Amino acid sequence: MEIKVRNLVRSFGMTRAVDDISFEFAAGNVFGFIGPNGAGKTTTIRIMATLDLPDSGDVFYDGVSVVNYPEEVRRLVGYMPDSLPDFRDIQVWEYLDFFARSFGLRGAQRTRTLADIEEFTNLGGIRRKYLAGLSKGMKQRVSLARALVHNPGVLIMDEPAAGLDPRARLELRSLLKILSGQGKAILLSSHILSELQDICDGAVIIEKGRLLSAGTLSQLLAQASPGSAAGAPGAEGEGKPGVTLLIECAKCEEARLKLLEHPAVREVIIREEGKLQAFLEGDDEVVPPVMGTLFAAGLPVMGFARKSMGLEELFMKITTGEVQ
Ligand SMILES: Nc1ncnc2c1ncn2[C@@H]1O[C@H](COP(=O)(O)OP(=O)(O)OP(=O)(O)O)[C@@H](O)[C@H]1O
Repeated sequence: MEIKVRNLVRSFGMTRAVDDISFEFAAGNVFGFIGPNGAGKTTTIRIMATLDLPDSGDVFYDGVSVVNYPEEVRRLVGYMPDSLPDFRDIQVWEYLDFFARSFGLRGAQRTRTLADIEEFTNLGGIRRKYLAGLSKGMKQRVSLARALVHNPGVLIMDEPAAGLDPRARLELRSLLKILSGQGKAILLSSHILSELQDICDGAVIIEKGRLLSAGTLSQLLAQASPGSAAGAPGAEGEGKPGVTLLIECAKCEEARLKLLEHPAVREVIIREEGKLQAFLEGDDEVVPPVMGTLFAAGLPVMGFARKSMGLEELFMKITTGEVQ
C-alpha cells in the first residue's frame, strides 16, 4: 500500500488550514504527523479519512482517490479520531460488533474477527463494560480495535498518545510495531514530539498549514544536519546524517582548532567551558581518527560521547513554533 498526499489545500474563511501539502508513506512505515497546535494536522487527517473534502489536491491510496472514490477508500483506511467513544449505554463488544456489521462482516467471520481483535487489543476482560466507564487507555484500545475491524491496509490516528500514561504508551507502541510488521502503513499525529519519537520511523512536519519536512527519520536527519541541503547550503556531505560528538576537554579553543584540521570535521562549537560539540561527515568510522588528532596532539580529553539527534531536537530545529 502506498499513500500519496498531493497538493492538499483547505481553507476555512480567511484561514488557510492546509496550504499545498504533499507527502507520501507506505506499507511498513510508522510516520509521525507533527506540528504545533493549529498547524493543520486534524484538517489533513480528516480529508485523508474521507470526512472532509479539500478545496484542491487529492489523496491516493494505491492510486484510489479520496475525492472521487471515498467509499472505496473507507474500506482501505482505518481512522482513529482524537475524540474517544463515550457512550453510557453501549458495551465494548456491542460497539465493535456494530462497526463490524456496518463493514459487512457476517456470522462466524464476524465472531472470529472480533475475537481476534479483542485479543490483540487486550479488551477481552472489559468487553462487557460500558464505554463511558472506561479509562482513557482502555478507550484508546477500543478506538484502535474499532479502526481495525475491517482489516485496513492503512491506519490513521489523530493524537493517539495524548494523555496516555507511560505504560499505556508502551502498549500502544508495541501494538503499532506489530501492525506495521503486518504490512500496514501508519500515520499518527501529535504536537508532542516525545510522545512519538520512539514509535515512529519517519515524520511529516507541518506548521501553519505548510509542509516543512517529510521522510524517514534518516532522510529528515540528513536534511537537518549541518552540511546537508537544509543545514548549510554549499557544504560537503549532502544527504548524509553525519555524526555529532560531545567532547569534554581542558583546552577547548586549542582542541577546536585541532579538530577542524581533520577533513571529516565540518564544524565545532564550544557549548560551554570545557565542552565541545563537533559535527562530523560520514558514519561512526570517522570517530576514532578524529579523536586521534586530539590524542596525538597531547590535548587532554576527559570524555566524549556520540550524540544522535532525536525527533524532538529535529522538530525544534525545523519548526519555529509559530502558529496561526
Ligand atoms: N471547521 C473549522 N472551521 C473554522 N476553522 C477551522 C475549522 N477546522 C480547523 N480550523 C482552523 O484551521 C487551522 C488548523 O486546525 P487543525 O485542527 O487542523 O490543526 P491541528 O494541527 O490539528 O491542531 P491541534 O494540534 O490543536 O489539534 C486552525 O487555525 C483552526 O482554527
